[in-house]
Amino acid sequence: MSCLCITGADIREFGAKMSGPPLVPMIHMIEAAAKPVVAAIEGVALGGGLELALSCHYRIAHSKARLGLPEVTLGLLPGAGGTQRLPRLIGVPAALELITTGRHVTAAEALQLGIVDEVTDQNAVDAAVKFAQSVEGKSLDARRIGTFPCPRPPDLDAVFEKVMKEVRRSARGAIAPVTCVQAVHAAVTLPYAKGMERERELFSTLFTSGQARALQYYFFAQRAVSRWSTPSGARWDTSKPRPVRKAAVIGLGTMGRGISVSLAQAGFSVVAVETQEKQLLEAKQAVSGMLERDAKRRGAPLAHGNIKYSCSLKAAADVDLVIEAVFEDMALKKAIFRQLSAICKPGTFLCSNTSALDIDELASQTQSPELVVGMHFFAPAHVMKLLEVVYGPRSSPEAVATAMQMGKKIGKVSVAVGNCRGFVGNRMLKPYLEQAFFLLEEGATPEQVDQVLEEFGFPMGVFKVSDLSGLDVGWKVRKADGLVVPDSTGKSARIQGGRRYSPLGDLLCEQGRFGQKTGRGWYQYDKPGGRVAKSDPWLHRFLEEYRARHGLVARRIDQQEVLERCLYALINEGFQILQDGIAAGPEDIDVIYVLGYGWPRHRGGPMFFADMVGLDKVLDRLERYHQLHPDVPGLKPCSLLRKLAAGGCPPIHRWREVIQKPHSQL
Ligand SMILES: CCCCCCCCCCCCC[C@H](O)CC(=O)SCCNC(=O)CCNC(=O)[C@H](O)C(C)(C)COP(=O)(O)OP(=O)(O)OC[C@H]1O[C@@H](n2cnc3c(N)ncnc32)[C@H](O)[C@@H]1OP(=O)(O)O
Repeated sequence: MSCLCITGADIREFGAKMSGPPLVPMIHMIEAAAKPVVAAIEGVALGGGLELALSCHYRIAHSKARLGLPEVTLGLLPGAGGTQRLPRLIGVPAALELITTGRHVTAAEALQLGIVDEVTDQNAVDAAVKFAQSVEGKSLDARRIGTFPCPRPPDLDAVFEKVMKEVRRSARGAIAPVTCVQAVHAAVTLPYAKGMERERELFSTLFTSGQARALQYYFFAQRAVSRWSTPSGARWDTSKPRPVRKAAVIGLGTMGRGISVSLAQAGFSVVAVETQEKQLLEAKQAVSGMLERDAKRRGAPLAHGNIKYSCSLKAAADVDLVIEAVFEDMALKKAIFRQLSAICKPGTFLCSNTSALDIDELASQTQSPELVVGMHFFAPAHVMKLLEVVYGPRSSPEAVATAMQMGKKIGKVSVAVGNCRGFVGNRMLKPYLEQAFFLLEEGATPEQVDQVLEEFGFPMGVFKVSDLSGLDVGWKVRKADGLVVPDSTGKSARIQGGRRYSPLGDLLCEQGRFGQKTGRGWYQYDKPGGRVAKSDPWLHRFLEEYRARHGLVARRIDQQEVLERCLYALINEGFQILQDGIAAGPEDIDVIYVLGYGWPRHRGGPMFFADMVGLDKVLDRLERYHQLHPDVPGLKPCSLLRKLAAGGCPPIHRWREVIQKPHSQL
């Protein structure tokens, strides 16, 4: 008997010398053993752990155990017989689903699927001993999965064709899911030994791929961000969070509703405040609907009772933490922070869901600026996994720790970032969007730019995203910044403050084209609120007229230029953010971009991507583009990038040494 709680191969060992006995010969030995081997599974049996269990003759799982083959999420496939044994045990469709998604299953589901033979609430080892005694003397012939014929679906080709199509669509360029399908196909079409050879071959291809490196980097990055630190020396391991039981959400628009749902679902007592009675009623209905739908989907109890609704800020008097989620209007937010500071009990943390505004300016309205931090959620707030926790110069370590912990409790990945316009995510978005606009001026179309970005792996190109989130959002910000002004000839100015500026987005807004909500934006939709973007001849004519008006000659722009100008401008801002100390390390930026902005996970994140491309190459291309566009400061390589390149392009895990020691050359 063997007792298992194995998370699979030690990923840190990949690429280094691996210790311990090699797994594949070991599992063959176990399966061939003459004595019955029973696996007792407690905790988790994942990856190589489950593959080891599959080589045993019987499997007993504790009811709280979780099982799965998550290798695909690390850019791999189950490489110790998992792709050959699982379909033999539970059939091809179920095995394909588990292997291509990497989904973990509960012990109950594993029993239902036939992965385990028994589930117990008692000690799994004791149950397995008992089980072993009950099968004593029985033949093991029918228990060695490797000897089973693989069930062959009658419509084999159609099954695999359908799965492959679906997997390719959802993989968005990730190769591991597609390779997993190929490995399972080998289980059906080849004898076991040949199937194992094929599995090994495919595993080796993935193992040495850049995507596996990216996904494994990302796995650790997502865990590393919880070990936050700030330039003033506050740290995760020396800052104690304060307990929060009751929280208030101020403003019940789309974001406030999503935040309320997240808090209620996590068991917090919530006070939801919206000052207009009509909006409050609407919000109450909407939040109830969201909670009901979600409870139904998850088979979880309803969290209605946790939320109290009120029209008055005074209802927040006794809460431990407030999240303000009103319109993105500094004057309004300041007024609310002033009132909250007077209303709330001493020690209440005051947080803002602002996506770009100055946290310190808000803190300055309160009696206790050390209690103020940003909690920037991403829409839809009850779905998106990311939370930017923004510390201002006066935020206390305790306030940061409390917001970080709160994020974790509501199931978010919280990333601590410094206070600047747009924080990390939205600050990097600005040069990216700017390049997309400039490309249109120079001859590209929204379709072309979006196609390049979607082929890179983004779920949607920049113009489709802009239509989805509403062009008016950025327009309001640009107007507030004084950017939306005509030049001396009455045309929209293309230079603002000595820098190139594209008024294209403003001109569309002036035409009432706000994107999906108005049925027109960079694309056209069948009706206001329509979702399917269609190319719009009006937009193409508009671009031609615009270029003619401004004396711009359209040129052919290739895919490489589209990609490099959009992504390298964004990455360059990422280096500036690291240099400014707004993010503590590249992992913070990468997690924000993967979880908040659709950056393809199999490319690790923008900073990891820069590392993969080669910092010297990124620098070289930025220098070239900056020469061609000297009026675009976003293309001027940041000095940290120069320094890293001059220091021999150290690998990403060594960048912090350079960032933390300003004079280090490595
Ligand atoms: C040409 C070359 C050919 C090369 C041939 C090489 C031959 C190799 C032979 C093939 C054998 C293949 C074997 C197999 O098919 C491959 C695998 O098994 S890959 C691994 C699969 N397992 C996983 O993906 C599990 C990953 N882990 C998790 O999902 C979670 O960590 C968890 C187990 C569910 C626990 O979650 P939590 O409780 O929330 O805890 P954390 O996630 O915070 O983790 C705590 C801590 O542990 C670290 N950690 C977790 N799993 C691993 C791991 N598999 N390897 C290394 N480290 C792991 C995690 O990072 C945390 O540490 P921290 O980062 O915080 O320091």
